[in-house]
Parts: sequence; structure tokens; C-alpha cells
Amino acid sequence: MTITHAPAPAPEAHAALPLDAPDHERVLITRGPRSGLTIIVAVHSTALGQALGGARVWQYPHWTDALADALRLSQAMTLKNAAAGLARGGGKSVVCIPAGETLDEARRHDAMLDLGDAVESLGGAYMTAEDVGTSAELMAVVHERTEHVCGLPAEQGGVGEPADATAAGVHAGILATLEHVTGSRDVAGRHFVIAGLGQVGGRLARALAAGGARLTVTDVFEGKRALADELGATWVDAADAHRVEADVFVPCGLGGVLTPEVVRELRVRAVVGAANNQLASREVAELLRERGIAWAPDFVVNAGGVVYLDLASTPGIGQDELDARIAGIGDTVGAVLREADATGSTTLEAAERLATARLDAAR
Ligand SMILES: NC(=O)c1ccc[n+]([C@@H]2O[C@H](COP(=O)([O-])OP(=O)(O)OC[C@H]3O[C@@H](n4cnc5c(N)ncnc54)[C@H](O)[C@@H]3O)[C@@H](O)[C@H]2O)c1
Repeated sequence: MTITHAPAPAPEAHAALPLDAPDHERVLITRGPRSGLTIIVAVHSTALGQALGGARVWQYPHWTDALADALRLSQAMTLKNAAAGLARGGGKSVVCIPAGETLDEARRHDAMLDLGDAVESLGGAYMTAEDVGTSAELMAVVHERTEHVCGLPAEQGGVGEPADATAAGVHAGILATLEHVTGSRDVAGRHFVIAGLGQVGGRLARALAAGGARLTVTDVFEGKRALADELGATWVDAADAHRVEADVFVPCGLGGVLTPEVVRELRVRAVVGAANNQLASREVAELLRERGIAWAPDFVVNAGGVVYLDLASTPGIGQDELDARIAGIGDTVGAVLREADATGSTTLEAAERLATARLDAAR
């Protein structure tokens, strides 16, 4: 069994439970009868269609941290799916591993059956998929209990995992951002700093190197040095990556990477990468604007995976249309960057306006 996203030592920046009442349509909190684990399914919005978002299996200090994560991530999926032009709402599910516990294969399998029952109980309001700590193989287990799951292994008739599509979408976003800040989409001779050489970052590194880009790369996992050597990239310590003078910083590790301190030290013209929830707080978007650094909002840039999962599972959609939709992420990124410049707003605000306009139109 492949776990696509190897659980990393530290979770993404987890928000505390919001003080304001959530505006989610439905939130299910249940103890899985087989696994004994807390399972949360948050359906933020079905305004555009059935909610779609991955299932995360992660260790949290307390189950309320898992709830906060599910609330925040499902809300972000509403924006991501709307900005990508999908007829999909936003949702997310989280299986909470209690602090200090690890899951053996049998309990992880049980957790997936429990998750399948939880998803099924929502009557089709939400469709799940793989995410951090899950995989296409585990989605096949979920499928034993519900039809509302996508991204099953290809050998079981599914569309598989979405990392290729995510990387293709981020690549399109990088080219659009490069054009915005330099006037050209040509990566040859341009300097990129890629932080995180996992499924998406590794693919991007290869694609950019093939285009003649100059690369500086890092990962908290030293074993990734081999890829750096293979591509002739310069390796930098993870803690120093954001200080490297370059054209574009490409965060492809975990979220929360753009803190005020990091942004003050950036020496690039643009930031565009796959990592979810890159901003440590909303204010950071303004700081990036003030520093004249073009930030391509993550939920626009990294939508290739969900576009793939949705459209590849839809009968009648061919490869050409799928490729065009993923490449279209570059057009959306370009439009967001131009709109932000034209209105003097942050790119975050511009992207949120685009997504909410689509949501409002559907209501
Ligand atoms: N895989 C997808 O289809 C997809 C889709 C949308 C968003 N994302 C997001 O993109 C990011 C990368 O996804 P992935 O599938 O490549 O994950 P992955 O787990 O395969 O790779 C992440 C890599 O980043 C490294 N890393 C973690 N923290 C780091 C840090 N502080 N500095 C440097 N390296 C660090 C890890 O060691 C790992 O090699 C994640 O935030 C993920 O949520 C992925």
C-alpha cells in the first residue's frame, strides 16, 4: 500500500476553533465503531454541487484541533472548487489519530470503512478522495461502504492519484506568474527555489529543469538530495531556502510557510507553489503586496488535482478537455494577478472575489 503523503513530523499550521459560528452546511462528528477513532466530515457548501474534498488521516493533539482543521479545510475547498470553475461544493474529512498513537494497517483499514459509512450517511452531499495520510488504495477500502468516493486505483477502474495533474496546474500557474512579473513565460535561465521535493515538488523540479531553469532546492528529508544531484540543482538548508535571491519561490511542503518574518526576508519577485494554506495569516497577503512580491493564491494554483479527480471521473470528458482545464489554471492565475494590480487589492482578495462571484451566481 502506498501512502501518498508520508506523514511529516509537524502538522500544517492548525487554526484554533473559530470563535464565530461556522457557516458550514453540515458537520458530522462520529466515533468510528470499528476503529474507535474520531471521524469528522465537514460539508461547507453544496451551492455549486456535491461537495468534493480529500480525506486526511493525521495526528492531532486534541480532537478539537481535528475539527478546526476540517472546518478550515472544507471552507478552503469551496473557494478552490469555485475558483477552478467546477460544479462542486467544498468539503473535507478528517480521521483523528490521538496524540501518541500510531495506526497499524488493520486499524487504518477499519478507519477507512468507518469513513465510508460516515460519508454514506450524508446521502451524497459529499464525495471524498485521497489526501494527506491516505491513498488510492485506501479509497478503494472506503468504496466498500460508499459510492461517494473518487480517485480509486486504475486497476480497479478508478482514475488514480492526482499528483501529475496538480503538478501540471502548478506549472501552468508558475508560467503565468512569471509572465506577469517578467513579461515572458520562458523559464530558461530563470532561478526557482523549490521547497519540498515530494510528489508535486519533485515533478515540478523535473519540469522546470527540463525547461532550462536554474534550480535551488530543499527538503526536510535529506534523502531528496539525490534528486537535486540528478537535476544539477543547488541544495540549500530548508531553514534558509526563503532567503535565496531568485526569481520565484515555490513552496511545495506543508502549509503556513509564509509568516511575516519569512516574507520580510524573501528575495524573489514571486511566490507560487503547491502547498496548501501557505499564508500563516491573512495579513501576510498585504505584506506580500507591500513588498511587491506577486503571490499566486494557493487554492487557485493547486486545483489541478481536484479538477482531475472531478472531470476524469465524469463520463464524456476526454483527455484534451481535461488538459485544457488544467492548463486553464494558468489563465486564472494571470487574471487574478492582473485584477489585484488593477484594483490595488491583495491577490488573496482578488481570488476570493472570483470564487465568491461564482458562488453568488449559483445561489
Ligand atoms: N498531491 C496533490 O495532488 C496535492 C494537491 C493539492 C495540494 N497539495 C499540497 O501540496 C503540498 C505538497 O504535496 P505533495 O503531494 O507533494 O506532498 P508530499 O508529502 O509528497 O511532499 C511534501 C514534501 O515536502 C517536504 N517538506 C515538508 N515540510 C517541509 C519544509 N518545511 N521545507 C522543505 N520541505 C518540506 C516533505 O519532506 C516532502 O518531501 C502539500 O501542502 C499538499 O497539501 C498536493
